[in-house]
Amino acid sequence: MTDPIARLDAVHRALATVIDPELRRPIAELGMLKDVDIDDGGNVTVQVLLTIAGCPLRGTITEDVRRALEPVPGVAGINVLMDVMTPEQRKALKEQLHAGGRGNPFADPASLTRIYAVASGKGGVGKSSVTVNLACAMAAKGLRVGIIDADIYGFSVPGLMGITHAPTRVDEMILPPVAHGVKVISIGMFVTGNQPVAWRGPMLHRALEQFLTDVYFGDLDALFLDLPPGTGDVAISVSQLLPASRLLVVTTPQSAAADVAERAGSIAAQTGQQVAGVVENMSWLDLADGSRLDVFGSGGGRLLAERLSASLGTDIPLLGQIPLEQRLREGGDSGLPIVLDDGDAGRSPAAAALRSIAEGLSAVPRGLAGRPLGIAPA
Ligand SMILES: Nc1ncnc2c1ncn2[C@@H]1O[C@H](COP(=O)(O)OP(=O)(O)OP(=O)(O)O)[C@@H](O)[C@H]1O
Repeated sequence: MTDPIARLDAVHRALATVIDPELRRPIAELGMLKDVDIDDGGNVTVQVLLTIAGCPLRGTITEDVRRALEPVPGVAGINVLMDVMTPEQRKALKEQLHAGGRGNPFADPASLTRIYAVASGKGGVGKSSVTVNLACAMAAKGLRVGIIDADIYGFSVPGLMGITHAPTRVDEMILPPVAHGVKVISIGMFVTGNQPVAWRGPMLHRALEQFLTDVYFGDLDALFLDLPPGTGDVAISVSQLLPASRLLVVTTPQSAAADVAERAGSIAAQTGQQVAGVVENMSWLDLADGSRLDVFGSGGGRLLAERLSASLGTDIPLLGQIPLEQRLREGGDSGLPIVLDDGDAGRSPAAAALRSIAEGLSAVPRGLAGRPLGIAPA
């Protein structure tokens, strides 16, 4: 390609495909391209404006710009330079991102984001593992997904997602780290080391409120909240701050576990939330001879769904049963959820069960179904 204008045009078109890894929008739209130049020899110089000087993702952006430009005909060399936005440029960016004004965008009755608050009666039943796998399965299908790790005392989502870097702060706006296509924020990202968090109810409420107002999630198709086990303050805060959220109750097949989980699910009767359904985890162990071992008994998920249906007066489905699988635990330990890598020819029954639950939740229309419309007949 010899026409310099056509060549520069091709370069701009290629750069228009580069997405900011945190904001998930094209860097060109975000005002992050300061200057683009190409000399007679085909050497391109791109100046990128970072939101803040210490942006942890400068390497990723440089790589993405290079990858976009390499295939452009006539480009012989690529030079990516980094600069930092001025306070005015940052202000313009924040205004662009908060086009709808600041505040909790998910409480807006017009918000179309499906919000799932993942609850359990007791700890250790796999609530966080279920949350990250459902979120990743949806993101892998192309949906825009976020997770808020509201399990303040036992935050584990960053580890399960393999996130090690802190969120970027652009003044008071927090950009959540993105892993496997999912935006994630957790209280664990704001404490140093592995310190325990000993907060009281009002502080938890404030932390959650801050996550909802200050964290830039953008427009999401689905938002998952990993709640602490039990029926504590956070569950009540979630119902107040996110009235459209629906509970997903995770239990094991043990009837004693289902008893405890019923209390977590019945909180919906007091808060007016809907229950999206029950997920039974650790349902059985597949043995080498093809038989199943009911390690934790059987029937707890179905029992819980029936009891919640009776107490809430509406049909609460059992959305799926996830078997015990070593690979699921290993995926959590390595930060690569099993739905994204279920090994040999994709034969993991646990991954298949999780994908099928995610599929069911994705099929619920993203919209106003089931919500009060706030209108009265004339
Ligand atoms: N189906 C499964 N097969 C094998 N291991 C599992 C399964 N589900 C969860 N685990 C493992 O069980 C442990 C507890 O899971 P997880 O942290 O997801 O539970 P939790 O209910 O969120 O716990 P807490 O409430 O304490 O945060 C983890 O080590 C996880 O890898």
